[in-house]
Amino acid sequence: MANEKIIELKGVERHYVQGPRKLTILNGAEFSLRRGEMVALVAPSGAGKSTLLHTAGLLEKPDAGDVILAGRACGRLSDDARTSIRRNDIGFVYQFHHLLPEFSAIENVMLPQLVKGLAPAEARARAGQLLEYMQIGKRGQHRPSELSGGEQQRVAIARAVANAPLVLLADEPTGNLDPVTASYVFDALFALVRQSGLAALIATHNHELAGRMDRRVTLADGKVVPL
Ligand SMILES: Nc1ncnc2c1ncn2[C@@H]1O[C@H](COP(=O)(O)OP(=O)(O)OP(=O)(O)O)[C@@H](O)[C@H]1O
Repeated sequence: MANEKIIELKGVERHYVQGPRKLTILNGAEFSLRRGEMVALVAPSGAGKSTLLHTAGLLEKPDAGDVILAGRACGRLSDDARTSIRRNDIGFVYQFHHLLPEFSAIENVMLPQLVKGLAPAEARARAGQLLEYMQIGKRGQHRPSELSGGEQQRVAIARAVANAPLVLLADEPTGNLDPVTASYVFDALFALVRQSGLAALIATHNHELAGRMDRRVTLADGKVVPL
């Protein structure tokens, strides 16, 4: 279904306790993302972008409310259940690549597939295709330390979609790159998302990149609102 809601946040609350103070970061946040939709999350530092992405990505549990993934309530499940869903259905890209330094680029993209139980030959073939798609097919045998910042992020993006997740969540994926490199990496990310029909929520401070997505949202008083 083209219009299917892939991910929904319903009444999500997140609070942090800092000494005697209780910080409310998400306060009844409502949000939904449909199949094939690419949405930018643009908000000032400290507004709660990472908190929202981590909660949507089942890395953190909401204090109230729930996260619905393809119709299934997942936010309040046990840590083990959320980890297993995350592994198969959610792709995450961070500002810093978090690639495993002792493995080559192609091995980094194979790993999530091997953990899922794919045969090594299949995992290698898919990883090779994804690296080609990200325009770094020739760099597959290199370790992360032998790649440029832009190349490292391309590998991290390929790894995030290696298991064909339902949704891609990205936290400032090009925030660590110079503007020109950021734009090229984003072109590749954009093409990959469009080609695969993935739903994507991407936090960025870059208004030009945000302007290329289907819609933009921000955080105000702990709620997700259109920008
Ligand atoms: N584990 C935690 N314990 C206490 N406070 C936290 C914790 N995690 C985040 N915060 C606070 O919650 C607020 C929102 O943090 P968050 O990282 O979600 O913001 P952000 O919009 O992603 O910021 P940035 O753009 O700087 O990454 C901040 O004030 C932060 O200090």
